[in-house]
Amino acid sequence: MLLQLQNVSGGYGNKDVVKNVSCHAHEGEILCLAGPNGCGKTTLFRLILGSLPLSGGHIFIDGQELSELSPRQLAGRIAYIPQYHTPIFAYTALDVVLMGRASHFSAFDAPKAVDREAAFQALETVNALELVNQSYTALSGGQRQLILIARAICQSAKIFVMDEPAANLDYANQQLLMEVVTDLAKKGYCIVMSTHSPEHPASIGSRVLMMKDGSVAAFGPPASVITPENLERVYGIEMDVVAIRDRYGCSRTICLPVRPPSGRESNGL
Ligand SMILES: Nc1ncnc2c1ncn2[C@@H]1O[C@H](COP(=O)(O)OP(=O)(O)OP(=O)(O)O)[C@@H](O)[C@H]1O
Repeated sequence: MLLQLQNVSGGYGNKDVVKNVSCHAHEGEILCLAGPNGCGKTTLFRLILGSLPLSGGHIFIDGQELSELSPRQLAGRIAYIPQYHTPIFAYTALDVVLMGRASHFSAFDAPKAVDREAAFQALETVNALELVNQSYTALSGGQRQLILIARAICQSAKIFVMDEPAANLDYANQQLLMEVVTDLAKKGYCIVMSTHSPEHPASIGSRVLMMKDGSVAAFGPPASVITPENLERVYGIEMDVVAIRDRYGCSRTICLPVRPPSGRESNGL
């Protein structure tokens, strides 16, 4: 098991935002975090990344307790892929990917041939080699996501934490991102990602952790978690979860609100 959370609690000051959360993910799995705004998804990520202390419970990364890992060891196991990242300087895409190698050389070293080779391989993995010399700040949101994924690959971590990676992407780029994530899982990476679309976990998730008020509302395979009952309990909205076949005969799941939330009809939305 690559990632295991046992009764994890934590938050800010002396207030627990995340309460007693247990879940796990194996190599090659996509663990999707779902739940309404403010339910504690980002806070749970901070606990997993070691940037917030636990007030209770245990987190194991590849069998080792998180608190026993040095920052360098942690960086070699788990990588954070932010939703949006604007560097101060006009770095090229290659520079940003090479930043993933920071834990492989000391602060005074320049990247070596082996680091550049790793960066090119990572760019190839996400099919973004053509961006190598482009200015990172001039890239689109979707292209930046690919570069940040390549940076995480370069870090040699096996677990990628992605906080709402699809939030700023148009529909086509969301699809591309989901394909890249699925591909990474097939290569053995473990992806932990939050999303506001119930269709993402339904279509690509291996397991879904649905949170409500900082606690686990449901955890398990998508078919047992993305249900009309759970969606109504957690989001307070009636939803239909419908299995369809697309034009190529592939089965898909779509989630539709049964009727507009109360009050919406009257304001014309
Ligand atoms: N730095 C902080 N200090 C104090 N409280 C915080 C801090 N960051 C978040 N919170 C609070 O913790 C709770 C959970 O926030 P969190 O960002 O983890 O939720 P989320 O599920 O990621 O939300 P969203 O889906 O809107 O991104 C919220 O009530 C929020 O106000």
